[in-house]
Amino acid sequence: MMNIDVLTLFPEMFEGVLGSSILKKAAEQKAVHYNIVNFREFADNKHKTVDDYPYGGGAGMVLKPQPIFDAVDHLKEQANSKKPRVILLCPQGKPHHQKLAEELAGEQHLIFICGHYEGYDERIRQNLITDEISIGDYVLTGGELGAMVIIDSVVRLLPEVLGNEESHRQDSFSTGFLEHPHYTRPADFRGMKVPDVLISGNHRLIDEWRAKESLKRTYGRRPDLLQKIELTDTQKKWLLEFENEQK
Ligand SMILES: C[S@@+](CC[C@H](N)C(=O)[O-])C[C@H]1O[C@@H](n2cnc3c(N)ncnc32)[C@H](O)[C@@H]1O
Repeated sequence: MMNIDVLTLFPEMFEGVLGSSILKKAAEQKAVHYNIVNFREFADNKHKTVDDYPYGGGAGMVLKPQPIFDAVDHLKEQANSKKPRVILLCPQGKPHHQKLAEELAGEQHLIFICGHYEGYDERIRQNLITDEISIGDYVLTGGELGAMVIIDSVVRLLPEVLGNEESHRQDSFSTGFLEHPHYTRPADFRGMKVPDVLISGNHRLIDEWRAKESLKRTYGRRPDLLQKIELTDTQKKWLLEFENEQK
């Protein structure tokens, strides 16, 4: 079972997300155990203060190292885990992506540290963590939403969680391409028809249609992804077709 600890000043933010849908089911199935910890409990001063003014002056408050170091030490001891991934949520971190989610899904113990205010004492970044992850090039008020995004992307990949493994092997990014379009019943909705091939029953043609549409989507929306993929001759031929269609 994977252990996920989250250090936050706002534990209540996690109730809805971890208590719903697939993330809730994953915990019920004991694929994962969530432990949401308010690191204010670890502050060793009378007023349980976790932040202080920045040395050198300037706006905003900085999270002190002591409560966060002590909380991480406690969680490592409690889980008896020597090498957890200790993840700092930070807009300056490496961007989150599907390959990283797959890598994290192979770990036994993840500890997320959610910042707030102006940021963290730099010694946390230098001496406590294994990863610094950003969920995008924008600044949020705190790391909680980022932690939830990463947890969701990881937990859904745990082998016990998604019964139908095929479904996430074909997800956008897992294959390197964006996923093909989906349709469900009815075959004709307000005159908008489902492509004939999908109701043909011919699985070879359906697979080919999906592969081509997946490439077309990627070419149209995220051509940058194609730079990273070795295309087959058929895919190269399709790409030329798309390019010619645009002329
Ligand atoms: C207001 S932000 C601090 C931003 C910091 N002053 C900077 O410019 O890098 C407060 C906290 O929110 C979280 N956060 C903000 N944006 C984020 C992002 N894009 N990805 C992950 N975490 C983020 C981090 O935990 C951060 O410490």
